[in-house]
Amino acid sequence: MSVLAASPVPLVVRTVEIPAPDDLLALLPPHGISWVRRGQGLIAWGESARLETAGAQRIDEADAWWRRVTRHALVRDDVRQAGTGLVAFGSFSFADASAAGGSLVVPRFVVGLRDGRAWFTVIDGDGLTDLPSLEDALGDASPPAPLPPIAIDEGDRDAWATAVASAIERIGAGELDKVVLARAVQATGDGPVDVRTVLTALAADYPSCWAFHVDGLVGATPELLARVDHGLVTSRVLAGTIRPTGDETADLAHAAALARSSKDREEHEYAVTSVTNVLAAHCASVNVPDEPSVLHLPNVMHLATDVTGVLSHNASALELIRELHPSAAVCGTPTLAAAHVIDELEGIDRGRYAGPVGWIDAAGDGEWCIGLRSAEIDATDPSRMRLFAGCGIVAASEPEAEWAESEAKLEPMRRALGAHIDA
Ligand SMILES: C=C(O[C@@H]1C=C(C(=O)O)C=C[C@H]1O)C(=O)O
Repeated sequence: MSVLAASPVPLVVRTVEIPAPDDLLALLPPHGISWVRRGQGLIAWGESARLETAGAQRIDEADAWWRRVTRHALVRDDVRQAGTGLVAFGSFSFADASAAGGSLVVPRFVVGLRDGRAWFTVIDGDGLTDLPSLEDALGDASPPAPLPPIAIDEGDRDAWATAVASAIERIGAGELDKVVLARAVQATGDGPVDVRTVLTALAADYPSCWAFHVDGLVGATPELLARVDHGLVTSRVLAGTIRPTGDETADLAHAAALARSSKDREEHEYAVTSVTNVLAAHCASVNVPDEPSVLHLPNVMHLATDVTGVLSHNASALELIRELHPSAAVCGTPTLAAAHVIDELEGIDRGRYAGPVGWIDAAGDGEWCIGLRSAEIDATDPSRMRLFAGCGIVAASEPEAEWAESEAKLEPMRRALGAHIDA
């Protein structure tokens, strides 16, 4: 069942060009929305409209709602590129049955920066009479607060080993080929956690990832589910992981070994196939590189494939993610069997971890990632959050190695929360 917000009121939208800010993220007011990569992207705050949704149709409902909102909006846009004019930010639960559901939020104010060009958008539900200045819209927000001491659980190693061993057994029995198992750890601060402080750390440590905060889900994800930009679609598939040692020569040798590893290649191919099949149905042609590349991040190296295509009938970013989710990078192969094994073995509600998170504009362009390397902030207590990490399990997986991999994937959030990690 889904809960639709009151039917959308016509929104009045104005986008103007502004001087490029030195530091986009530094403008973010408390609790603001963030979508920042390599210093560029969108930040937003306030709320002009919202959809809350849940269930198997959650992304379809968001798509239908967004079409209604955009059809009725009055937009004056001086900049006219992806992310200007009317935009909404959203995040959706991984599982159809999760109580976390999903939401689309139309903010009141947006600042965007792309290729040196910056803009300010104001979205108003009550008719826009005067355009406020950016300074007035920002108000005098307090600077980001230092983090309180935060205790982070270690997690249950035995429970993990048992779950991974059962998954390997079921793969061996022919029930499925791959399943992604995840675990959650609880973080509890002595006081509220200022999400801006966390985002600043994530953006500094992981500049090539998307430092995001949408409706209480915060993280730095490397995985692009779909970017739609003027008829072009791009998806970056990641699957197959090892941990760097810090020794550059050794790491290059490890990266080469990762690219040759049959276990990692198998895991990767399942994920690439699941994304390519969906995009092929919407594109005249899809380009898939023959060989994956290796994406180097400070905490992990991943096999990566950028799948690209030219859309043949203008599918919107929401239409595409509805079909792309859940890809084999976060669920498994075959999808239904893997979802079933996840339900049985994981013992957690993933909430919006590993679900789609991103933004869409009125033209249907947008950028949606998979909500990885992330934490869900407790809606009733901002000093508490759950951190998540998962690993693709195939026949050749080993529970100990998968534990180490999940630890590496928890590292970005642990470090951003002030934990000191031994290399
Ligand atoms: C599930 C996660 O990551 C996914 C799983 C990967 C793997 O198993 O190798 C790699 C990248 C992601 O697609 C996570 O970070 O929690």
